[in-house]
Amino acid sequence: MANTQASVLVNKVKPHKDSWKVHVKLLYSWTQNTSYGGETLECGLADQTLLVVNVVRGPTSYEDIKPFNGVLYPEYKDACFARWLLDEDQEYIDNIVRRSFESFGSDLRHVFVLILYNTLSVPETSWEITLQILSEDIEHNRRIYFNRPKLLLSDEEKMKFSLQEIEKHLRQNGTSLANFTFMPQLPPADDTDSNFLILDERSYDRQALVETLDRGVQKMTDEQRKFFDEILDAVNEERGGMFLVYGFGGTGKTLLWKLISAAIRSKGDIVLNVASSGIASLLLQGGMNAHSRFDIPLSPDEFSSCTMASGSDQANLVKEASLIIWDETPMMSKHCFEALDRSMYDIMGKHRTKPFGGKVVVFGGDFRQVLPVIHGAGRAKIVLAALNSSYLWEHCKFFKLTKNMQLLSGDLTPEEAQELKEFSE
Ligand SMILES: Nc1ncnc2c1ncn2[C@@H]1O[C@H](COP(=O)(O)OP(=O)(O)OP(=O)(O)O)[C@@H](O)[C@H]1O
Repeated sequence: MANTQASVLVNKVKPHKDSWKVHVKLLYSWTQNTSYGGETLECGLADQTLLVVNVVRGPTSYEDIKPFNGVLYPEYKDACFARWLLDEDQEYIDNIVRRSFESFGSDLRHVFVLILYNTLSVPETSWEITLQILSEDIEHNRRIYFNRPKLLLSDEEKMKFSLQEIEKHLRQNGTSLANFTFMPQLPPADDTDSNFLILDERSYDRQALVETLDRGVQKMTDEQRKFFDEILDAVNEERGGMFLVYGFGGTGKTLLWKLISAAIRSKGDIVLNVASSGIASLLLQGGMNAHSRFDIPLSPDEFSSCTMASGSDQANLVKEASLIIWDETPMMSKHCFEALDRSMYDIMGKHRTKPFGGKVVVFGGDFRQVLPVIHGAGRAKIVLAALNSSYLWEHCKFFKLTKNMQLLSGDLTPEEAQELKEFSE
């Protein structure tokens, strides 16, 4: 019976040749510490089967190796470490940790590559344990390389760039990570890695954003919360869509932009905050004038497109963005939105049936404030130039904010509140 169970284990671990290293180590340790009829054992398949059974009694899968001394280890490799069956790897890990006090990350990665060749029993575990040390200088190096002193990298990005460095060392020695199949592999080459615009948009302090979000979500009104959830759902489900958040001054549109942006940016994704005027864009974190951000022509007509070229850094940034928030939209000519819509078809290369190439775009503003300014135009011409006269309008979903949060803040005297109420309504 025991032999049958053991052969199940051997069959399960056999598919990858490196798996044998673990099991050979199990054998080695067992034969060192325990006599087996006083004989030195050869590691033939039958013996391995027998010996694995003796180190961990009656195993039928990796799961059976995980419990040890009353602790259930998450990975069989952790259990092997706990049993001191992989103590050699621990020595190498300790060595890297010791060196980290006096060596740069680049030197440590070089050491890691040297021991990766033949010495490590379970390279991926040693990699996981030492990753933080091996990638310690990655952010600093990229800040210097890109001349971006405030660049922040996520843990995944640090890992990706560390793997790239490891790959460089390996290639210099005529091999590649692809030959170490148990190690994490390099993600496919990505031209966003060197796009400054994307790097900048991903460099927000995510912890600070999470705190902002936690505080803000608690104080949102029901209607703000409803719009917040709907817009984030559209982003998370990649449904695309065009929304208009409409509300007079003080109803909390800017707060809504801030919290939606925080929710998306705190996950390392990109939100492009733009406004129709440079002044209005100053209220938005990372805000820019829409003309500059999308290269919209200064006097667009019904045939215009944005001048950003498909494949450029700017176009790749727009493609990579999860959401576009465009504030103070009523004051802009509909041709500006239509120009972006046409360009997005080219940039996204899909969703010809959806506006903006399937990207989620949220507009905000108050149509009772300034409408497009057209020299010498009458009322009809101005109304015809506004967003609600565009072919895009039929795709638009409306959200109306009704509560003037500024009035409810309690910071105003009754006279100030009355004056503000009359002005905003
Ligand atoms: N849910 C809320 N709880 C408490 N204060 C809020 C809330 N929503 C908004 N506020 C506050 O109300 C004030 C006005 O909000 P905000 O600037 O976001 O409005 P707005 O619609 O963007 O106005 P405007 O169109 O004039 O720019 C701000 O001080 C904001 O912090």
